[in-house]
Amino acid sequence: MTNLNYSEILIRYGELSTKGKNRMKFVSRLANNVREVLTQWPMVSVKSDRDRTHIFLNGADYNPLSEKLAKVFGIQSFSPAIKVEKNMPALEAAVAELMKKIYREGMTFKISAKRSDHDFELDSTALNRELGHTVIETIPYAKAQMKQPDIDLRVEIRLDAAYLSYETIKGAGGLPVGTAGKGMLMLSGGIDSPVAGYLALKRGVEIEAVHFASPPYTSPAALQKAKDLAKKLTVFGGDIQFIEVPFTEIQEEIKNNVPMPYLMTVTRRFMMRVVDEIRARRHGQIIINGESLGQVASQTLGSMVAINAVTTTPIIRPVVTMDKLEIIELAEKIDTFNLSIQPFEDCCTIFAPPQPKTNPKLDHAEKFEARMAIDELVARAVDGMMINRLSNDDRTDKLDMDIQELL
Ligand SMILES: Nc1ncnc2c1ncn2[C@@H]1O[C@H](COP(=O)(O)OP(=O)(O)OP(=O)(O)O)[C@@H](O)[C@H]1O
Repeated sequence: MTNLNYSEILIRYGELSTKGKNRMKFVSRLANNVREVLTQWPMVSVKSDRDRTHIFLNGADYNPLSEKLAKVFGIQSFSPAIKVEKNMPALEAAVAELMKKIYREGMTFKISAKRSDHDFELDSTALNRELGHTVIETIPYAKAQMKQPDIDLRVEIRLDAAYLSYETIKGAGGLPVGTAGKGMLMLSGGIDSPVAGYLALKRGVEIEAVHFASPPYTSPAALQKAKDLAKKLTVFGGDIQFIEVPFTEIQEEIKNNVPMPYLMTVTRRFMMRVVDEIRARRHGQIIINGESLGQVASQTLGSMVAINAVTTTPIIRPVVTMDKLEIIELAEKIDTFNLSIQPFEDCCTIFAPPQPKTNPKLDHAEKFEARMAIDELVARAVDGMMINRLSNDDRTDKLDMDIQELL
């Protein structure tokens, strides 16, 4: 990557350009997400209008910042630009300097000038001609080519200054996180649920990650792993609320009241009830989980029917038809795989019977559950939830650690 002194980045929107009158809502949500993803550079400022968003770097280092930006959903492409004084000598010098840095033998080029300041001394045609000459004077063997040149050097004359850019970097696509509403992601420590969360984020769903922990059967390390996984997802659209739910009491009750083959089904049904209640309290619209059809006993169609029966809330299962290998490929791409395969106990597996029912009967599950105070158990779990806002800013972690050390 060439090291250039970039002063701003121009962002082009993706699918949201088709969204009619909701457009400004989309635009401001994207700007907000970009700000949250870039908080480790406090000097950066973000400004949006209907057609473009500008990131002003104010001295921030472009390369690491652009790597983060490339992951944010809702961006079609972006281009870094160099700010230049608005006069011909300054522009010519900047074009010459830039071309010397980026030109490689055999490349073709084109100047694409645009003038929004109509008082500037040259119009865009004259600018194309003059700056084209500058390039040939600097690199005599450079060949101009109008169609698909190797270097398309864009020159924009705005009111405040002139801007040069030549790179277009592909964005992550998708929709800005939050523009499609809010869902509760059931996040275990496994491989599948972080991938499910990623796919929901891609379509613009803001997620809150709900994790069930059953101390002392599950360890603080297992909880931390789920938190770390949720944090990994903050790079796609900003901060995520992580909700830890105490699940020990419910699991012990289930263990005492439900025969082995139904432990898993009833456990899942309780999880679903609790998540649904949390969703209602926090104004979410849907539930998202990492179920994939036929992978394990809890994920046969029969099991899904029995588990799903506790709620009419839509349950989105983004990885439901994916093969394990396809899910793993995505997990590797989003950098959650290595964390997911760390061997920590999950609250479901520690109480899991060796042979759960693959085709549980709904009326059996309901009969066993009738032995328990369902509503009270659910209410206590929900009341005990702990909410933490996770940010992708590495410095926040550091602060947390410092505070831990002080305690
Ligand atoms: N401790 C937990 N907290 C929150 N959600 C959970 C928990 N355990 C399981 N889930 C949810 O239930 C789904 C199915 O879990 P299960 O353990 O059967 O499947 P899995 O294929 O191993 O999924 P994962 O790889 O996400 O753990 C998970 O994808 C997740 O959405």
